Amino acid sequence: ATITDASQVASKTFDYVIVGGGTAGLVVASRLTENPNVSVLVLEAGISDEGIFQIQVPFLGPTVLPNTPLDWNYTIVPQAGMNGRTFAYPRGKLLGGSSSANYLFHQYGTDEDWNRLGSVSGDAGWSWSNMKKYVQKHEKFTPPVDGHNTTGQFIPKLHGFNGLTSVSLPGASTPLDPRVINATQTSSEYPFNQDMSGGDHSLLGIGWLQSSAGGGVRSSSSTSYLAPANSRPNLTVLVNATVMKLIQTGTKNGVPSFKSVQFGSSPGTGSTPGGGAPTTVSAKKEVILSAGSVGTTQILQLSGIGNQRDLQAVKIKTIVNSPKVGYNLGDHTLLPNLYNVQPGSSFDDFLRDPNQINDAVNQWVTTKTGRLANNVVNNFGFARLPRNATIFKKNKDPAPGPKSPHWEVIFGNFWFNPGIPQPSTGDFLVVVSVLLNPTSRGTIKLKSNNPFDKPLIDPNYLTTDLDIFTMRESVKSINRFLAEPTLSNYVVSRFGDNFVSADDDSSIDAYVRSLTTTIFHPVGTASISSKNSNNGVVNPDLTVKGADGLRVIDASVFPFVPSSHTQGPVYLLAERASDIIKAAKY
Ligand SMILES: Cc1cc2nc3c(=O)[nH]c(=O)nc-3n(C[C@H](O)[C@H](O)[C@H](O)COP(=O)(O)OP(=O)(O)OC[C@H]3O[C@@H](n4cnc5c(N)ncnc54)[C@H](O)[C@@H]3O)c2cc1C
Repeated sequence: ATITDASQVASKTFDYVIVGGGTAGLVVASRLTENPNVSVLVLEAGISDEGIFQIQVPFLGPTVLPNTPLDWNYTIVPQAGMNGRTFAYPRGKLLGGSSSANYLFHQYGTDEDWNRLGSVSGDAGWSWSNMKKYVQKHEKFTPPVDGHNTTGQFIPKLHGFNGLTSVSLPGASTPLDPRVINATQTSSEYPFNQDMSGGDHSLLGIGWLQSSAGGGVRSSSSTSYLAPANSRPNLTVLVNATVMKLIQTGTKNGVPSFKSVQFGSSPGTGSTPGGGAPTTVSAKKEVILSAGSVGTTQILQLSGIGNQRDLQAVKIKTIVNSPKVGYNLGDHTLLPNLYNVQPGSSFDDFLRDPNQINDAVNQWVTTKTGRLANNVVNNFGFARLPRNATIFKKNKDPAPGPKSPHWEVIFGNFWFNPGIPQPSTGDFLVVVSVLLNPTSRGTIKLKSNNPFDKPLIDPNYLTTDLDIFTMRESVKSINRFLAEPTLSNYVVSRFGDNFVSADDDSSIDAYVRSLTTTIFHPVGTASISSKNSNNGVVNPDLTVKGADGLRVIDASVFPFVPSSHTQGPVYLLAERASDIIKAAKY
């Protein structure tokens, strides 16, 4: 059951204590408690997701974060590659974690992403030939809410129909859809792609978005994995519980064991800010860190597991000197390229009109159909730099293989520019470009040894020639695509001074650096590396190097950002990790 009172678990021991009831954490909790003889406690800092309207309605996805009570409200340090700008770095803080608060794009990365993980880790079990079976276990492909004929919009054999998380094609069409899809018939750079889920089917080209929603409602790890498991007597989920650190509980085979967890009530939920006296719980078998790329990194460091120099700087005694904790932070960037389009041809007036929005809300409440039952966009796609691009004379191709994309394009027929409100007039097209295989790497470090202080997050975006080159080429490529016949008579002009004047390489670079932010896919700060390598934080079975009784299962273990949106890869990772734990001997 989900409980809010820490005294119900204080000083108790469970087989497994999972830190973080987010995307990965709830998959693992659900799978481990399939065995009635195994007891699991989940500690989640945020609140329950139950009954929160905004997170259930797919169209409202982009409004859940940032800067709401459901967000960790992080801000990144000023970015040298972005004119010294700083901006919000949202992370879901509620059951389901970021899967309860994200934009619902659902895909699995490419087979080449997984095969690279298999080879970097030295564990072929991470390769696509083994991982693909987890799509069937995870996914429940569901008809769209408008009941339209989906033939030709996806490839059934790539999907699971009996898994737990609902995934569906768009359930409300937009006037932009035929323009984009028809443009793929004439574009040589962006051919039509019949299925955008990835794996061994190429992501290149443009096709129909698949969203983590079913019946017009968001499907998160909470609604899909926790809900069917939450009545099990062997599963306890405590919310409002911020884990402060892990406690060493002795040693095994000469390495320190970390089987106790100290937590306080989350700020704002207890009688004392930050929670009063901390509570301790213990695990018989393992503690599993699933607090996400930021939370897991922070907890490792607070527990004395990290880079000795960094820990010394904040007066934390090093128990395991693990130099790569908090390093290798990789993320995808988001550039909202905005265009003025023909008057009356966008959703901007809908978004400005409270009466139309009220009608849409009523329709969603009564029938779970209509605009709000759908994601905010219907079409997106992926592209690569040409093999002979000049940048490859001095730089290695950063993609995991020749079929994997370098950037993504996302089409929305409305104003979208995170942090900048919609203008009071005008009709807009946004084509977001996303850098997929960044070579810039950043860090997450503690600001102090206070667990309630926000860490210093430095993604170090756009600091390599390759990254800025790729973003620049993505902008040029989008402009070329918009010149295709079905779009050229729709797009009136570029929007924004920097974009209007972005006509040569240096002005495009200036434009990119002035407007790019994040698409929220941080990974890599607790990377997997092979068993005997020190160039990582966890072993191929996700146990923490140099520690006993501790595993990390979340996005932080991916050494490279997958070439797609990241929730699908996290779900598959957590499914396999659950199998690894089930097979472990203690
Ligand atoms: C705004 C936004 C939009 C996104 N859009 C998409 C999208 O459309 N498609 C897609 O595929 N991906 C998207 N992503 C990314 C995707 O959601 C994440 O990569 C994925 O959900 C990460 O899963 P995780 O398990 O690593 O972490 P999370 O799901 O973030 O889970 C971490 C959990 O740990 C909890 N926690 C953290 N610290 C502590 C602590 N000290 N004590 C207790 N609990 C703690 C958190 O509250 C959270 O519940 C988006 C992310 C965001 C933030």
